[in-house]
This record gives sequence, structure tokens and C-alpha cells, in this order.
Amino acid sequence: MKTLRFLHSRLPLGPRSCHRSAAVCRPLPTSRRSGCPSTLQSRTVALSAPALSNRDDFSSRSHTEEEEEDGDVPDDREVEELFQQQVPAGIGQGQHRVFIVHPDVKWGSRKQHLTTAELMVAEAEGLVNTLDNWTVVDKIVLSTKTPEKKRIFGKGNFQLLTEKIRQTVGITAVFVNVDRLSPLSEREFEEAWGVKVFDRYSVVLHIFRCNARTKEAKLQISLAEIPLLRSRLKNEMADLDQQGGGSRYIGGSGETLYEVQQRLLKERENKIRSALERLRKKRHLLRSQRKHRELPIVSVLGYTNCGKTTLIKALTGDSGLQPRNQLFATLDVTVHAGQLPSHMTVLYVDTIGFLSQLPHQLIDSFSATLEDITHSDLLVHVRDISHPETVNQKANVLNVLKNLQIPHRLLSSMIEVHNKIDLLDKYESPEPGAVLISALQERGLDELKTAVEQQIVKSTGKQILELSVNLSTPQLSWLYKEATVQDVQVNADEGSAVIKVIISAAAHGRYKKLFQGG
Ligand SMILES: Nc1nc2c(ncn2[C@@H]2O[C@H](COP(=O)(O)OP(=O)(O)OP(=O)(O)O)[C@@H](O)[C@H]2O)c(=O)[nH]1
Ligand SMILES: [Mg+2]
Repeated sequence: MKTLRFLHSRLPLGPRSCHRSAAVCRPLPTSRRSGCPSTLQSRTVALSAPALSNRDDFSSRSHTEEEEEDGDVPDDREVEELFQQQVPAGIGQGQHRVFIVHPDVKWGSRKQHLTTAELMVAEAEGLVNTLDNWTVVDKIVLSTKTPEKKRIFGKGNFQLLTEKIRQTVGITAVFVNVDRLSPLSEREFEEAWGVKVFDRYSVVLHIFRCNARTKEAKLQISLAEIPLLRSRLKNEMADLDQQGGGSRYIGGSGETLYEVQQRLLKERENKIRSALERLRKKRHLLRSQRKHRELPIVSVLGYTNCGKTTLIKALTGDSGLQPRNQLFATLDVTVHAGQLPSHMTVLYVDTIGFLSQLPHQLIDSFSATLEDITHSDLLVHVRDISHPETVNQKANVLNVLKNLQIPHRLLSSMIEVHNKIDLLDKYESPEPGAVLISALQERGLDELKTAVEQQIVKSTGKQILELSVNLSTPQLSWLYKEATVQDVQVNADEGSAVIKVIISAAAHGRYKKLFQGG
């Protein structure tokens, strides 16, 4: 009975599984409730990790966000319950043999300007192939003049499509390559084709659900799923109404079944938002701690699969990082300490990848994650220069950055990195300022580190000075603690030394006051 199925799907559930292979969906070390991996076993410091109080500790020890908790921050159980309680049907589980349908809009405001239908289909295929137990059975590009209509396609094309889908053996799902299908379209298609129908939003959510590890990612995914649950609710109620049930009042409560379900969904949304807010507060605290330690922050961003994680791994030697040939491998913002040529320690922030036309509700849910970019000292934009869509991908990344209202100083100092040059024959960049690298083969990293250092020195207002110190005073140890000592030339006869140091204006002021009476 429809009513029961619907109500049951909203009750806390037992174990769920995204049925993925061990390589991608490793066995759960901590949680027994989900089939997807839950913790990152590495030297990684999740942004919510309270691990930045000591610089030396930071660069040599491992922390995960679970290490320290404070009372107000949602605990694992609370998050896991919210994450598992209400999962939209078809998300985060099962295996599918998928038929991809790409509506090609050649006219009007929805026309794709930056790309071609073939490349959009290739990206859709990439999304499906990212999921271990999903395979693409067939694909079709069909033109349409009416993408806003319920059936998207005109009558003739819709009929043709329906026949093709029904004739193709073994299909279990159709992926309509649009941002978001209306509840009505979804229902119409499922009825016509007799299989599950996904749009970009639900496929990306599926990938996110399987890749989520930290509390924040899990909560953000749960939040991003709310619109999907709302659409499904509408469809379920429309079905019930046809049977005369959905708008009937229940048990003297003064509410219809639909209203009750809507209220429950709203309550769920509020709970998730509140838990996220508590995590966010903690993140602000960490951010100010980081600022206090004066460790420069370098955010590494770029299109999904461009090599961000590989690059940070190469720059920091953090063996815990796991680059994967998969879209949205990284969902959690993590921080990794690395050294620049002058021995200055910087924190590299690994971020979630971008995707063209990532449905905007998803961006909303993840904008808190991207918020950290705004608080960096420097941005590094990594591009997969071997990708056929590399120019469009760059435009897409810059567009998202613009919408995130990244300060102008960060955009103008951003370093552009052209990665994967090993895949091209004698690559020469058309863009003068770009740094050419192969993160995988560790080529070009010294040039990149030098470029990062130059920009950091500029953007943080740090200066490189030569200071003469008296070795019988604590001057040298003070400088080691408060600044970055690059070079020490000792003059043993005089008991003094010339120290080359990178120092902030504030620390230099304190130094002068303490040791030079200034
Ligand atoms: N040939 C080649 N492959 C690379 C290079 N850098 C990264 N890759 C490969 O590209 C794939 C994606 O790398 P990741 O580092 O996971 O990419 P990412 O940008 O972090 O991806 P998401 O976290 O999914 O957004 C992996 O298979 C890497 O081995 C490179 O310089 N050359
Ligand atoms: Mg990554």
C-alpha cells in the first residue's frame, strides 16, 4: 500500500549500503550503520579538527576530527542518525544499468554556450562510471525546443525515446542529463519508462553520499537531499489524492497527512541546520586559532578530478591523502602542512571539486565548505590541462568563485597551475603566468613552491630581513619561535650571528620593542 511504504521510508532505518567495492567504499572502521566509508585515516586534519594549537605538533602528528569533542558539537551518533534516517529512494544504494538521455537545447536561454552535447554526455558518463556498481548501457542525444515542458521533448522525440528505452534490454534506470527534473516530469518519465529516473542533482547526491566521511559532509548531504524528499513527497501525495487519501485530516489532529509529512520534513531540516551551525561555530574558532599562529593558508581549488589531492600529497608528502580517478573523491575540506623553500610552513587546504552546472541547491549546501576559501592568504587554481574541456572548466571555476564573493585581492593574486603536462606532448602554456606541473610525476613543484612563497610574502605582508643578533641573548630562540628562520651565519669571535628571517610586521615590531628598545 502506498501510504505505508511512504511512511516507513521516513522512519529510522537499519544498515544501508551503497554497495560499492572495497577500493572506493572501504569497510567502516567506526560506524555500523552505513555501508559507506566514514573516517579518513591519515595525517589529514579535517577543518573541524581542534589540532592547530601548536605548530610543531601540527606538522608531525595525526589528528582526525574525532580526537577532541566539545559539548556543543554534534556527536557521531547524532550525525549518523540524521544521515541515515531519511534517504531519498534510490540514493546511496543499489546498482544500476543506466541509459543516458541528453536533451540538446539549440535555442533560447537554456542553450549551452560553453560546451557541446557530446562533452556534456561524456561528463554524464563520467558521473555514472564514478559509481562502482553503475554502468552505462546506452546513451542518446535528442534535440528539444521545449526543455521547460513536463516531458522535455516534443511528442515525436518522446515517443522515439520511450520506444528505444523499452527496447533496450536490462536497463534499470534512466539518467536525464538536466540539473533538476520537476517532480511532475520525474513521475511522468517513471510511468512511461517503467524504471527509476535520475537527474544530475540526484546522481551527484548519490556520489556524495557514498564519498562522505566527515560529520560536516554528511550533514550537508542530508540538507541537500531535502528538496529531493520534498519532490518525492509531492508525488506520493498526488498518487494518494488520486485514491482520495492525501488531503484527508488524520486523527483529530487538524492536519492532513501531507501537512504532517511536510512538518516532519521541516523539523528534520531545522535539526540538520542547527547541527551544521554548531560545527560551523567551531570552525570559526579554529580559523581564528590558525590566524593567531600566523600560519599562512593556501587553498587549492579546481574542477573535480583535476589533481588537487595529488598535488597536495606531492607538496606535503602526506601519505594519508588518497587521490582517486573518480569525480568528487574529496568531499571534506582538509588541511595539510607543507614547507616552502624558505622553510616557512604553510597550510594547504584541499577542497571539494567543481562541476559544470552543479545544481545550485548543492552549491548552497556546500558553500559553507567553500567559505574557507575566502579566509585564505592565497588561492591555487589547479587545471587538468589534458582535459578536452579545460577552457570551459576554467570558466566554470571562475564563475563559481565570482558567485562566492571571493575578495578581489585573492582573485588577483591567484596562481594558475596547469597540471597533467605528462599527458601532453611538449605543452606550452598560452597563459603567461601559469605554472606547469605534473603532480603525479612531481615535476614543476619547486617552481610552484617558489611562486607560492613569493605570493605569500606579498599577501601576508611578511618581509624577509637580515637581523644581527647577540648569541648570549634569547634573540635567536625568540626568532625561531615567532618567525621563519632561513639562514644563520655565525660570527664565533664576536658571539653574534646574522639571521635571515621571514617575519610579519607585527612580530618585527615586537622584536624591536623587546631587543632593540624600539
Ligand atoms: N597523468 C596524470 N594524472 C594525474 C596527475 N595528477 C593527478 N592525476 C590523476 O588524476 C586523478 C584525480 O586526481 P585527484 O588528485 O584525486 O583529483 P582531485 O582534483 O583531488 O579530484 P576530486 O577530489 O574528485 O575533486 C587520479 O587518478 C590521479 O592519479 C598528473 O599530473 N598526471
Ligand atoms: Mg580530491
